[in-house]
Amino acid sequence: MAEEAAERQLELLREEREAELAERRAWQENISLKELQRRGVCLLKLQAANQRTGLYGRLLVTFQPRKCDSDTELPYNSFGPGDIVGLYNSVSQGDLLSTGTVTRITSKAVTVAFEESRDGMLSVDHESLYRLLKLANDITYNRIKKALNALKRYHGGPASDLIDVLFFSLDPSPSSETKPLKLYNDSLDASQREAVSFSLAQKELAIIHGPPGTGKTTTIVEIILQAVQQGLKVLCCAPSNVAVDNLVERLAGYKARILRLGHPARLLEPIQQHSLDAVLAHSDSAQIVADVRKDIDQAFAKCKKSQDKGERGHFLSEIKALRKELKEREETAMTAALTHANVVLATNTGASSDGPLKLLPESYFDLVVIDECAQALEASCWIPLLKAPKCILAGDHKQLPPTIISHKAAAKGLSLSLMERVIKRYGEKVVKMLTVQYRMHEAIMQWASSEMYGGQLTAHPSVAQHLLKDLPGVTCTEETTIPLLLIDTDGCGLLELEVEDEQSKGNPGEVQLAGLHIKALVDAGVKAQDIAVVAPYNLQVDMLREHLCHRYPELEIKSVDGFQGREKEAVILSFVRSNRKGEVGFLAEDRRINVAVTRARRHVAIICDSCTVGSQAFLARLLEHFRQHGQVRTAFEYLDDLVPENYSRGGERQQSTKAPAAPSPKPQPAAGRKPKAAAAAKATPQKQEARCSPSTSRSGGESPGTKGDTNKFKAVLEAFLESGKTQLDFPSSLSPHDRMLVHLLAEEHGLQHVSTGEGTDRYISVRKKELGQTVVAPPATPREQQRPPQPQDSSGEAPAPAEPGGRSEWSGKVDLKRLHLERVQREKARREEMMKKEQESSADNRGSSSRKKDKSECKGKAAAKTTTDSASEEDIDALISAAVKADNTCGFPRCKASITTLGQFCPHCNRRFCLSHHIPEVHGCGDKAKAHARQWISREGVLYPGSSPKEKSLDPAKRAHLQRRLDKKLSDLTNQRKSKKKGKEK
Ligand SMILES: Nc1ncnc2c1ncn2[C@@H]1O[C@H](COP(=O)(O)OP(=O)(O)OP(=O)(O)O)[C@@H](O)[C@H]1O
Ligand SMILES: [Zn+2]
Ligand SMILES: [Zn+2]
Repeated sequence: MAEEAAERQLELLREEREAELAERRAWQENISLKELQRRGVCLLKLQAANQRTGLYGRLLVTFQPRKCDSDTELPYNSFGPGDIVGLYNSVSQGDLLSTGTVTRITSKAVTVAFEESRDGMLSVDHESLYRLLKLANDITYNRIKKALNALKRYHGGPASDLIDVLFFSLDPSPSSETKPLKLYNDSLDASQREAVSFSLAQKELAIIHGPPGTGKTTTIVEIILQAVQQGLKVLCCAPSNVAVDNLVERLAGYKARILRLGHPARLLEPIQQHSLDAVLAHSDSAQIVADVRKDIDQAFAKCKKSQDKGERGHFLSEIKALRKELKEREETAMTAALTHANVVLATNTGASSDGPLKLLPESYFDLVVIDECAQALEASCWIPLLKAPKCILAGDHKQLPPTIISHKAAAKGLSLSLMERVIKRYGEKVVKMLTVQYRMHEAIMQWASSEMYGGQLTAHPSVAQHLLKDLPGVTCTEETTIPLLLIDTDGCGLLELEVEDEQSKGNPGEVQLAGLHIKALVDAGVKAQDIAVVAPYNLQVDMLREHLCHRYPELEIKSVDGFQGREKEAVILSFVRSNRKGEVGFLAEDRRINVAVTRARRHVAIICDSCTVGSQAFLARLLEHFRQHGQVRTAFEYLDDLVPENYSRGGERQQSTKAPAAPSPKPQPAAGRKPKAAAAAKATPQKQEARCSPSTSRSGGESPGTKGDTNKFKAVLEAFLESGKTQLDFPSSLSPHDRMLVHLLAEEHGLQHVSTGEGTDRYISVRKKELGQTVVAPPATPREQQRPPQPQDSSGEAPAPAEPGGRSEWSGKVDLKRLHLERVQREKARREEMMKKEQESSADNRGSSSRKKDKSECKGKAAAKTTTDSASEEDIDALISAAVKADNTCGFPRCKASITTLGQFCPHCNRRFCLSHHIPEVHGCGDKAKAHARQWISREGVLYPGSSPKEKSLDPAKRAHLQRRLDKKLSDLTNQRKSKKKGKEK
């Protein structure tokens, strides 16, 4: 039995290994180093800051980002202790200099232990730049392989019966009688106590099923303490360093004699002091060992300096001898440390017999405990399992299984954990489930309990009703008083990005919404460090980081998979997927969703497109739970500048603007949001027609014959613009497609446009915007500059843009993706501009230029241009033409687009911009515009698309008139200067 199983595991493992290697090869061949760094598997431009000799005579080198780089922090990366990395010269594509193991990683430095290289010498100097690349981990693979081979041949060792039980050729023995226990932790609840006594009473096998927050670790710690109390030697493992450290930390609190093998991931003192390194450092032989190491370092240094080949040979053999001595002394000290401990802790692979454990006799341990067993490869569990007659497995197989690269191997069973496999066979007989959870508000727990845990969970009274508002310093707002919030983007056009070749997905609209919700929480006093943003896709995680990290450095942003095992007071989930096909990808894994939701203690906000996401039954039930027990908001309530749904392409969703999807018990909205919410509700009445069937054909939209309509509506709107009227209502008889056209045309003409009314009575109102928003000239010229480069839409889902030249202006095609991208860019642009301003003002302060700082700081650009030009030529004409040019180009930094015919004036900064940059958010006036809009909304109770609604204080017609006069004056001035110049030339 065991042989067959081991053989099969080996085969799957080989397949997995091949997939892993193939992936790495693909990375190295097709992906730039920069991209690798972005993916977190490569660190570029590192300097060696420090090197010394470590345990086993290995060379320890600490690398830091290049000193001259302003950023002294390492970029985001997935390096962790125990990872195998390759060292390369930074400049060349270069050969591998050496491979090593990461021993330590902080935000600023990474330390790598290099094994003795072939010639006994790896020279790392302090001037050169290096790069580290994560390599496929041979060591892990080899250790697992070794354990499986040992399992295949296992005969007569301590684990014989256990192996038979785990492969079902022997039934688990009946429990032994035990006397009542005296608990170390007497606050254990009934289910925990039961698990403890059950585990101790079992002969070969016990499983503790610990759903999220049920005190699994607490229970394991008690079991281990009891076992030690009974005189047993315990080997305690987990698949990850983090999980092992967690146990170390908890056990350390009880003064148990523990020893941690391998490299702790965390640098906390209570953990470090139990690491083998630290224990050895405090042992009697430490001084001698240190001396030997010093000798090695010295010999190394001499060897490096020496030119003479013979002399170098001499040093090398000296090093060799010293290393041998070091090894012997270390092994003696290690054996002493190991036998002194009652509990030895390591990762599964760290428990390998090629590590320190080889120093112990075969039957040394009485009990093996494996935590997070449901997340471990079964094969890796066999490394520790072969070392004892009894095991206790703990974990939750309703959370994510180990990550497997090869889909084939996963499908053939590699992702099935030992824990799950055994539970399937033995069931109740070997399992105890913990049922009281100490993390989540009842409303959060309820869904997970009924979907994943047979409805057996209860919330401990200390958490059952806890909310964000109960945290110190947090005020009562709408957001802090609800445990569940669903922010629904359905119909808002916030589609996922389609990145070719990328299986990862991103959704910029959801990034923005997350930012807004975080702001609401932080404004209410929730600490950023108590909030996590979690997304199922790495691309989205990257985008979230880019958008949010600088504003909230303490905010944690992680993938679902990366956040397993963790918790936060507030968790914001961005589900990303929003497409018409109803594709949910990664979200289709129930266990992933379970993990995502159950990380939260007091508040979960899900940001998603309920239409796409709800196409899957499991997810639909989750959303339903939120609707019933939480609050639902439409994304419209958040984004002032959201494209109205009527923009949706292909006429598929156009009239389906939609308000909160279900009548939910809505607490009084918070002051800041209320008007908008009300407005949204007004502008988007409740309407639940057949709005989202992903399979609906994409008809309509751009049928021929559109052009006539376009011109008709255009004429109507232009007449309206010329007129003194402030509002124009279109008849409700317009077809959906016509409505879309009107929306588009109105937008292009700088008009506000809102749909009002119910069902067949629905109609569009168009209003003139405030003065500043008036389009200076009807946009009649080609609008290339208005469109940033468009990502090619290979799927053909979005209507392709017409050829730039022959494009009829308002063909009814709106590129939603472009709008998303723009939204993301706005933030970036604003930052850039701020930086630029800062630079400029500091230049001013230094007095390096004679120019005076322009009063309307926004004119800085014109001023800059003027000065540079005047500095090079003294010609007054050049000065004038520069000024004219500056006047005629967009006020956005570095944008050279002309605004003489096409341009818009921003009332917030008094600058004029090209059509790409006129939106306040794009050029950095977003906040002002929002504040303005909010003020307006709170007065009027109406939401206008676009962030600057019309101003009522001045008659709009009058304003428009004023604006036109102002513009005319400006262009007159320009022309005067032009003709003056021309005159002079003649
Ligand atoms: N019997 C108990 N009484 C009070 N609090 C408890 C009890 N058991 C566990 N807790 C608390 O619940 C929280 C989670 O406990 P623990 O870390 O043991 O959970 P876990 O199940 O291992 O977590 P995870 O879900 O991440 O695996 C801790 O804050 C712990 O103090
Ligand atoms: Zn502005
Ligand atoms: Zn511009």
